[in-house]
Amino acid sequence: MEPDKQIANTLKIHQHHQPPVQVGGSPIYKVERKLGKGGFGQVFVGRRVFGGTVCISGPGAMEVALKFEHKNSKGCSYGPPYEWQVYKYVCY
Ligand SMILES: Nc1ncnc2c1ncn2[C@@H]1O[C@H](COP(=O)(O)OP(=O)(O)OP(=O)(O)O)[C@@H](O)[C@H]1O
Repeated sequence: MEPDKQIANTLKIHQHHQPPVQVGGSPIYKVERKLGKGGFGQVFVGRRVFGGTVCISGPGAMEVALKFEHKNSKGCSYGPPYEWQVYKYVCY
């Protein structure tokens, strides 16, 4: 099965049991509705479980876009993506 389909199926099956996600020291996010699909993976709304500020963009945002990439995707050739750390520095 294509990695994208695997991710979509896994998330559908576990829609109500999807554990919160956290990447590389990021805040913890609950996975909500699907926003779209890109070259590397699928994008979902992520809502902060703790803290965050309404109407703020960047690391303090309550709502973010979460991109799920399959571990075998091109973007993961050198280990897990570290976009969170990149955005964290770019946004300050
Ligand atoms: N912040 C966001 N808000 C709303 N929708 C988003 C957001 N980020 C992504 N999306 C949706 O998810 C889709 C895929 O986004 P993504 O960034 O993966 O696209 P991409 O340019 O193909 O990137 P890549 O090739 O790096 O995977 C977008 O076309 C859009 O519909």
